[in-house]
Amino acid sequence: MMKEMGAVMLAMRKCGAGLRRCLPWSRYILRYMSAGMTGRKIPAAPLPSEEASLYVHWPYCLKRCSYCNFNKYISRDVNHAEMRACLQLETEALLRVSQVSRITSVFFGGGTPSLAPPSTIAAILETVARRADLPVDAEVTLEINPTPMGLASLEEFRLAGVNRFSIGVQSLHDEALRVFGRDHNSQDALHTIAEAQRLCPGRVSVDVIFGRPGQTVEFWEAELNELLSACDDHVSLYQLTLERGTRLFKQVEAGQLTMPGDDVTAHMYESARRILGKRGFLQYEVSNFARNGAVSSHNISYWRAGQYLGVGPGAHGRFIPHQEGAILREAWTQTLEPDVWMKEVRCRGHGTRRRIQLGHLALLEEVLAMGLRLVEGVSHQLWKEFSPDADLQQVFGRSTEVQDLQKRGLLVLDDRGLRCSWGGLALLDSVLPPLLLQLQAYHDHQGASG
Ligand SMILES: C[S@@+](CC[C@H](N)C(=O)[O-])C[C@H]1O[C@@H](n2cnc3c(N)ncnc32)[C@H](O)[C@@H]1O
Ligand SMILES: C[S@@+](CC[C@H](N)C(=O)[O-])C[C@H]1O[C@@H](n2cnc3c(N)ncnc32)[C@H](O)[C@@H]1O
Ligand code: SF4
Repeated sequence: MMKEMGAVMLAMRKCGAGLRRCLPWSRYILRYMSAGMTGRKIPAAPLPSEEASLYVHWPYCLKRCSYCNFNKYISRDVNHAEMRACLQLETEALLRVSQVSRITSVFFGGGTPSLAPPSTIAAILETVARRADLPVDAEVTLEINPTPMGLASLEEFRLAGVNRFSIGVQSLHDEALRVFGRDHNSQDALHTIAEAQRLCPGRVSVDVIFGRPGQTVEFWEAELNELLSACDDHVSLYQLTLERGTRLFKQVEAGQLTMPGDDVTAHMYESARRILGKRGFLQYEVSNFARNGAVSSHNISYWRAGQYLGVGPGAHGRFIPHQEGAILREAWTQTLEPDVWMKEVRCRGHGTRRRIQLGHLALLEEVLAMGLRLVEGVSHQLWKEFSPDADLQQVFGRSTEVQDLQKRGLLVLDDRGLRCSWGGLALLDSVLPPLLLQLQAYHDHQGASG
């Protein structure tokens, strides 16, 4: 037990104390997944297993951005035919092993999936539609790097079946884009947004990074206002994370660049939330804002702990491998390196590098950690799906730490469920650890007395 608690605390410290609020979800869950995987193997609540979302990873980029440590490779001679065949084969294999019969959304991420030939995107979607039910109105997102080349292919991607574009704008300031090592400028970004909006009105998202070296609050506010005048109905705000091993990390270590302090980034986040609210964008998750109901159903399914299949190098998934007779959900991670991954797919249909069975506690930890990122939090109904025997009130209601968070106005536990307040969402990294500890304590106590 102590070992487990120690692991959770360590993972939380790795998440960064205080205000590490805008970590892209995948990193958050990866860090978080390093802990708490050792819960007792109590069968999980029966889950609707026939449905899942699908993530497809395109691992190649044209160049390396200075801040990025996602799974990406710079390669001039991508074997497109082989990549396409392997992505199709792995999609089929994961659909088979999970026995998922309906795909509710598809997300092509990367790397730079806008470098993939549109015919590859179409082929993967055809594979999905052949092997499962893919509703005609299912959200199909493609991440686009706003280069002139990305812009030129938008229409073909639309024809291939994409109906939502997520554009990596990152900044509208050319000097910042240069420091980031991006292969686009602010004009390219504005043109790409306009064209994407023409093709998918109301279904275009932009990613922006704040907390950059040298950025002031005033400067950030002006940049965000300019972006909001140009963008569509969805915005993702990510606080710059300094990743070990990146060029940016080395530049900061060498004193060539200085990151803004926590108080400054906290201020930037709060002012962004205020500005977005004034412009009609409702926050629905720590980093995500939408107007006119343009929330991303794919991302929401992650935060509501839905099942998902992860196809492609380094992709991860969460599903029950029913074909093997399993009854517990598993976390699958595909092999990172594309050439090795392709060989594995050719050999055995999928390139799965790691499989971890999620015990009851581990699953509930995910439900909590992901769900509290949403403004709606974890509803009673959602919790009950995963924890039919102990409701939110039983697990959290009597904890003095949880009561203290409520008194401080950071957390709400009421007839809707458990969620962060407006202030609590900005402090999620310090709100979550006591809740995870309470969940573990409750789980251990039930184990000891049961
Ligand atoms: C992995 S990228 C893939 C999308 C696409 N290649 C691009 O760069 O536009 C997805 C998003 O993660 C965010 N991101 C990547 N590295 C980050 C970092 N170190 N800190 C904060 N956000 C980061 C960026 O906003 C980026 O748009
Ligand atoms: C940071 S999010 C950006 C989403 C975007 N803001 C939107 O609203 O559509 C997307 C990135 O997360 C990562 N990602 C998402 N789902 C993943 C999965 N199942 N496996 C691996 N990486 C994933 C990919 O690197 C992808 O480029
Ligand atoms: S931020 Fe996007 S384009 Fe840049 S290296 Fe990472 S994945 Fe590639």
